[in-house]
Amino acid sequence: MSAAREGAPSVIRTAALTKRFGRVTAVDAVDLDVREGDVYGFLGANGSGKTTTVRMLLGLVLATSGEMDVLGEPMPGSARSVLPRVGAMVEGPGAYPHLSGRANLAMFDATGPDGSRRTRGQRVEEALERVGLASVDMRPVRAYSLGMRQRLGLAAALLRRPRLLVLDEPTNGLDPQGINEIRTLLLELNREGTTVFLSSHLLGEIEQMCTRVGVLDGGRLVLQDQMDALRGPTGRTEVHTPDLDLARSLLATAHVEVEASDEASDGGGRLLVRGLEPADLNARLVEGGVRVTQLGPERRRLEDVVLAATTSGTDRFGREGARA
Ligand SMILES: Nc1ncnc2c1ncn2[C@@H]1O[C@H](COP(=O)(O)OP(=O)(O)OP(=O)(O)O)[C@@H](O)[C@H]1O
Repeated sequence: MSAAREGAPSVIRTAALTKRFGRVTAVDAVDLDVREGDVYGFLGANGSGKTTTVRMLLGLVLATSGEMDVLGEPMPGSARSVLPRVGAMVEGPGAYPHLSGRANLAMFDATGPDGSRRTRGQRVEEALERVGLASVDMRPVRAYSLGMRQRLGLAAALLRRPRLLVLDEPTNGLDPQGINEIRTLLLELNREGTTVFLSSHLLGEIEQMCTRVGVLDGGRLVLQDQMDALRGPTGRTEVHTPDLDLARSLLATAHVEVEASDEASDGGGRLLVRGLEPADLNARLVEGGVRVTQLGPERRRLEDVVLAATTSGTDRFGREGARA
């Protein structure tokens, strides 16, 4: 495994973190390593132990054994100083249904340890603005769609400008537009310096957003690495072209291995070539009259890497396209 971001301070670190419920070991000797600046994707099929891990990190459930530091301090011992700097959304946002989103946030803010009353209105306003709820806020929360409730939960998590956001399945139940909005917002917050730890059972979601990945399988952390390392090059060059047959015949020599398909994302054909340097390959194709729309190193797919690491395979992971 390649190292986490060299030199970046640790934000979450666990050692042999374990949780048993009776005879069920929900989380089994997990060593998480999340560094400042990461968008860390905590991936696992339903029931693999993600929620239990997140709840332990936030001091909501006691570990059976093991150790953990959050923002450099031991948890749950330092919960009073750590939790005000962590924004969390776990198991669906809870809110008072008869109150507006603004009133809910103001109440939530008032329960926090160090939010001054004088600046509360401004904090609430900024958080609502951030998640795109400022204009609809006269409605009581019971009239909110699931997406709006999810965004309100995120607004609550943002109230104190946390250094770390811990989110359990933050896009669950959202439509594609809502999913996009949440993703864009999380990436924006990360660019501004917030470390993001999110759990998901969606491979595609993690692949699109995250810089680092941990994979949980039956309570065990079976994989943890930087996304770049996991999605390393395969050694083949990927070419997209509308002239698939011509390209194939040009490359039909003994030393070149070619796999062709007519399924390129841009509508043409796709070639995977081993045995020629990319520059030589490009020159040979262009000289032969082949139009090249894309050429670059083929990368491993996260799905294949996860499949190889988990006993359950990837069938139990959700795919976004398959959701309602
Ligand atoms: N309070 C509890 N009592 C007994 N067993 C529990 C409890 N909470 C979780 N479990 C068990 O621990 C295992 C892990 O559950 P957990 O909810 O952490 O998984 P998950 O990956 O978050 O799944 P999901 O995405 O479905 O919430 C499951 O077998 C679950 O049945």
